[in-house]
Amino acid sequence: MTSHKRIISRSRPTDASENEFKALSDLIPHPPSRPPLNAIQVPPRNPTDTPDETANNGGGGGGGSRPNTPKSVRGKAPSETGSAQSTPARLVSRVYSGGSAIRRPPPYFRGGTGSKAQREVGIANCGASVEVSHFELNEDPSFWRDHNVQVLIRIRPINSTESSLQELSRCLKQESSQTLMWTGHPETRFTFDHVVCETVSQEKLFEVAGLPMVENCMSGYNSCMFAYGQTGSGKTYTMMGEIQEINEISEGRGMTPRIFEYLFSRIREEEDSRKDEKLKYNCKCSFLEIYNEQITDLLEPSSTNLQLREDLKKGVYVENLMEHEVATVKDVLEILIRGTANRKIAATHMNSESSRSHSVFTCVIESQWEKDSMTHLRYGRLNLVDLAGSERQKSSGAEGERLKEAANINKSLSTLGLVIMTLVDVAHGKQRHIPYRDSRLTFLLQDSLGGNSKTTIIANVSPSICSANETLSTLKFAQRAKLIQNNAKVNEDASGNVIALQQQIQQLKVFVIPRDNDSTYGSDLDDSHSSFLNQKVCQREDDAQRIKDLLWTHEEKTKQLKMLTDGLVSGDSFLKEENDVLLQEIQLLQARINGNPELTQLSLENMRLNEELKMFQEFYQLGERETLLAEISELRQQLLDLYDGKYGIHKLSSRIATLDDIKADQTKDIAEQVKHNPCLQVDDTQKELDVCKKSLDACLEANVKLNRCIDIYQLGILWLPLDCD
Ligand SMILES: Nc1ncnc2c1ncn2[C@@H]1O[C@H](COP(=O)(O)OP(=O)(O)OP(=O)(O)O)[C@@H](O)[C@H]1O
Repeated sequence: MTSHKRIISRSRPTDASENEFKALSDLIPHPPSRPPLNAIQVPPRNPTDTPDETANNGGGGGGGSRPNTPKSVRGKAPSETGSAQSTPARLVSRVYSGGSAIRRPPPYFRGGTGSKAQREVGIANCGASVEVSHFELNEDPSFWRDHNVQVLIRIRPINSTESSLQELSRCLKQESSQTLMWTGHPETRFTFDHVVCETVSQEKLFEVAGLPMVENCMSGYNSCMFAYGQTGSGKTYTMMGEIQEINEISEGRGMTPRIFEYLFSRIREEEDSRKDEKLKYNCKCSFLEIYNEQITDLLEPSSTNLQLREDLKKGVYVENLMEHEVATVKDVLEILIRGTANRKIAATHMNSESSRSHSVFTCVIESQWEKDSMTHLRYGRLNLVDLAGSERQKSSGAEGERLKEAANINKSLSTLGLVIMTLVDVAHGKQRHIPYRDSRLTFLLQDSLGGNSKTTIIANVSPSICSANETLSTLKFAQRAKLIQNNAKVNEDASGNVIALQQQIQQLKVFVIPRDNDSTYGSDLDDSHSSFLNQKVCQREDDAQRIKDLLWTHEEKTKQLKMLTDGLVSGDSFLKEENDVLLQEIQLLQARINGNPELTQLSLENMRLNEELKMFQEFYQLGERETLLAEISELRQQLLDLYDGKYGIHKLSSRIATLDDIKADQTKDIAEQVKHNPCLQVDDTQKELDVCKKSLDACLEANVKLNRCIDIYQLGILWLPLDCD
C-alpha cells in the first residue's frame, strides 16, 4: 500500500509503535518502492542530518531537539495519528508502510452507516488514550439547490509528534456536526456546513461532499473542491488519500479516486437508462502543479512554465496543457499516480512529505443527447485542488530553497485570502477590484471563486494545541470563505440546435414531399426541395454564426466596461476599444443584412414607411392643411366681396396676384408631394386631397371669372375718361 505521497518515496518505519506490527507486515508483500522522482532534498539543519536520513525519516522532524517524525506519520500509522485504528484508511496504510497490524475498525466508523448519535470514542495516542466525541455527518441532498459554496472543516487525529510534544492537549472542542469551539483565548465558536471529526471515514466524507459534486457535474455545473490548511493538516490525505496499485482498492483512498469511481458508475447507469436519447458522456483530464508561481504539466513534466490565457468561450485555461481522454477508473488512477509522482514534495519540520506546490486535477465532463428533435450538449468542469500547506517559517523550520518555496506558497495563499475577502465585500454590495491576477492560483481558479461554479472548500485542521494558532487562522479563513457568493449555471451549448434544425428539416421532408409511383417526378421534387431546404439551412447556420459573433462582441463590451469600473483601463483606451467593438458590430450587422435578401427587402420597406410616416406627421403637425383651407375660404370671401364691389380694382388685382402665387406654390408642393410620395395614395389622405383639389379648381374657376370681370372693368375704365372727355 502506498500513501498518496509515498508513491514517490520509500517508507522506512522507525517508530516504536510501528515496530509492534512488524511481524505481521512482513507477511504482506510491499509494493515495489519508487525512486523519488521529484522529491526535493532538505538541506541538513545540523551536521548530523544527512539528506538521506531526512528523506527517509520524516525529514525536518529529525532536526534539532525535536523528536523524529517517522515516515509513517505521512502514512497515517495509527499509533501516530492518534485515531488511526478507527479509520479504515489507516488499516490499509499499515499494510504497506510495513509496520502495522490489520485491525477491523468498529462498524460505525465504516461508511457512516451507524446512528447519527454522538458517540464517545477512544483515540489512542502513543499508548495514552483520550475520549473524543464522534459526530456523524448530516447528509443534505438538497444543499446545492440553494447554495453554491460549501465549507467543511476536517479535523485530523493528533499525530505522534504533537502528542509527544504536548501530550494530548487540544485546541478544539467539537460541539455538534456543525459547530466547534476553539478553546484558546478568547474562546471562539465557529459554525460551518459540516465539521468532520477525526473519526469520520474517507468513505463517509465522500458521500457527503464528493457524491453530490459528481451529480452537479453530470448536470452541467462547473464544480470545484479544494483542500486548504496548514502544512501536515491532511489536505493530500483528504484529496488523494492512499492510492494503491491500480488494481487494488484501499479504504483509505481519498476524494479524487472515489469521485471517479462514482462518476463512471453513474455515467454507465445514465447511458443505459437513456439509450433512447442516445446519451453519451465524454471525460477529459489534465493534471498540473503550480510551483514557485510556475505552471507545470504533471503528466508531461518537461512541459513547464505554461501560460494562463483567458478566452470568452473557454474562460481561463492553461495553454498547451495536455488533456487525456478517460473512460474508466483505471485510466484516472494511472494519470493520478503518474502525475503525483512528478509533484514536488519535500520534508519539513511539520511534514515529512510536504507538498511544495498546489496541484489541480481537472476533468471536463461533456454529455450529448437527443430529445424532441433537438441535440443537447452539456459540459461541466471539475477542479480538484490540493493546495500547498500554509506554514509559519518558525515552526516549519524552512531554510534556503524551502524558505523560497514557503514564501511563494504563503504569497499565493495570502492572495487567495485577499480574493476571498474582496469577494465577501462584493457579496455585501461593495464595488471592489478582485485581485485574481495577483497569483497563478487565483487566476486559474477564478471561476471557482465567485464565478460560475459550485465550490466545496475543505479546511483541514489539527486539533493539537501545538497548532492552535494555525488552526485558528484556518478556521477564520473558512468562515470568510463561507460568505462568498458564486453564480453557478448549467453549461449548455445552443449550437446543438443547428444540428437539430437540420434533422427537423429532414423529418419534415418526408411528410411534405408527395410520394407517388412516379419515381422520376418524386426524385425531381425531392432534389429541388432538398436543395431549397439545404439553402435555407445554410442561411440559418450563417445567421446563427453571425448572432454568435455579435454575442461575442457584446460580451467583449461587458468585459471592457467591467475593467473600466474596476479601474483596470483608462477612459481613453476604453473608448478606443469600444469604438473598435462597435465597428466590428456594425460590420457584423451589415453582413447579416447582406446575407439575407428577405431581411434587406424588409429593411428597405421599413425605411420607406418611416419616410412616409415622417412626411404625414409634418403635414399635420405644421398645420399646412389648415393653412391651405383657410386660404381657400378667404379667397372665396374675397371673390364674394369683389362681386359686392367692396374692393378697388388695383387692390383687387394685387390680391389676386398674391393669391395666384400662393395657389401656384401650393399646387406645386402638392404636385411634388404626389410625385415623390406614393403614400398619398393612402385612402384618407387621398380623400382630403380630392377635397382640396376641388376647392382649388373652384378657386381657379372663380379666378378665371374674376379675371374676366377685371378685363370688363378695365375696359370700362378705359372708356370712362373718353366719355368724360
Ligand atoms: N484524517 C486523517 N486520518 C488519518 N491520518 C491522517 C488524516 N489526515 C492526515 N493524516 C496523516 O497526516 C499526515 C499529513 O497529512 P497530509 O500529507 O495529507 O498533509 P498536507 O496537509 O497535505 O501537508 P502539506 O501541506 O505539507 O503537503 C499524513 O501522514 C497523513 O496520512
